[in-house]
Amino acid sequence: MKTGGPQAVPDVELVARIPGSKSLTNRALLLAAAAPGTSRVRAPLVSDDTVAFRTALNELGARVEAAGADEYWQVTGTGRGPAGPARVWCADAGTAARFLPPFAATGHGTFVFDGSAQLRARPQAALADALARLGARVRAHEGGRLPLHLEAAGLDGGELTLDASMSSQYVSGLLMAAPLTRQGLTLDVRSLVSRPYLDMTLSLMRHFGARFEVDEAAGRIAVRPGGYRAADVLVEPDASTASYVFAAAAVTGRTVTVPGLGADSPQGDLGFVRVLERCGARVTIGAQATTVTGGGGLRGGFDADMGDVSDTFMTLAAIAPLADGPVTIRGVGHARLKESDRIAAVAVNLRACGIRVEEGADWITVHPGAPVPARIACHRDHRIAMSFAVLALGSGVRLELDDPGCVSKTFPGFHAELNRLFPAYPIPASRQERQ
Ligand SMILES: O=C(O)C1=C[C@@H](OP(=O)(O)O)[C@@H](O)[C@H](O)C1
Ligand SMILES: C=C(OP(=O)(O)O)C(=O)O
Repeated sequence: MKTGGPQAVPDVELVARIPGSKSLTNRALLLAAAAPGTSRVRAPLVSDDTVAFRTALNELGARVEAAGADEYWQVTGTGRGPAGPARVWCADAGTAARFLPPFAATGHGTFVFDGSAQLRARPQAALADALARLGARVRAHEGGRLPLHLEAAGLDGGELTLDASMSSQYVSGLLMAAPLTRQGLTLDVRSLVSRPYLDMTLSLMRHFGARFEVDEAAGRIAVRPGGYRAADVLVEPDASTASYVFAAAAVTGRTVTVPGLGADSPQGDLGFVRVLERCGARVTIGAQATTVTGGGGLRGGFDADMGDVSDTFMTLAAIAPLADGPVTIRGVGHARLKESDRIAAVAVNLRACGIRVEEGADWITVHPGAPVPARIACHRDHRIAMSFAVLALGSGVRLELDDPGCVSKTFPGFHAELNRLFPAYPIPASRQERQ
């Protein structure tokens, strides 16, 4: 892609159309499937990850039907764990691989969970062990990896200590299954990463009628048995996805507003805008919308711990060469275990652009520099593609994504929307982008 680079333009506010949150959509779908009766998930994200999740729930006995042009998805839940046998395809979705097996374990029968080669490579030993300790018969590859075979006869529940240093999704999956256990489940959570996602889980569980107590100091969550009740959920725009248009505002000196993402958002990744503030952008988080205004260049020369907002660290790292000093991002070791080894993927691609980068187990430092044209290896990672698209826009340099279509994991229309907001960004020639 070749872009026109930053231009002197009047500061007309750009209003971005950001699709719904993946994390809210897939949690709401699961809880609705576990509740008896009819729930509605309004304004759901329609992308590879949520369509895979919806299809998987249909396999597991819930009925999920789209209404209109996906204005809402209607879910008819069963009020209990699923009945096997069932084979469940999780595609590339970590949320499916980590949320659905605990739910299935509260049901009866045999279940096989599998996914793409990319998902098969992702670890989930702590989750597989937890299910086995709770009494399910589990057979998985080393590290709890897919394919995972489960023989379920309901779960009694009880007490469990869980290592959440690799992913918070194990905790979320077990918590969402907990009200369906016979005695309830108390989790002692150790070394938790991505904390805001746990809060999102608890807030949605409460919305669907679950009862639990949280002992913050002890890291203990006690969930009572009793199941869920049906509820409606309005899904707000995805804050991780919004990071790309906010970063685009910062590098072009424009103003971008995302309606529907406000101060009450349960999405931790909205915190990314606070990092942009450190780069010199002006940020307003209102009740109903968030606005970022760039201008005066990007400031660097700081360290940021992005452990809680790790899906957005690549957004910052990719634009960091345009800053006036080095930027160090810390606390993101778990980002090596996602769709790609994201620290390595960012480092290799920035070096291909001629940028100096240092990295360690859980950190990366990016030095200022003028990027040169390069081919970006996306590793089928939607966030690598979207992050480097913003660098291309901000630098005006030709960066060719090797797989522009991989954005469909969470935002099938990404390139078109970035082009609509910033016509200097050319839509990559691709047979792969699915609108
Ligand atoms: O629970 C969730 O919806 C998610 C949790 C995070 O994963 P980890 O807990 O593995 O960091 C995040 O990266 C992912 O995109 C979505
Ligand atoms: C890590 C991600 O996805 P997941 O773990 O849900 O597959 C992501 O969307 O950045």
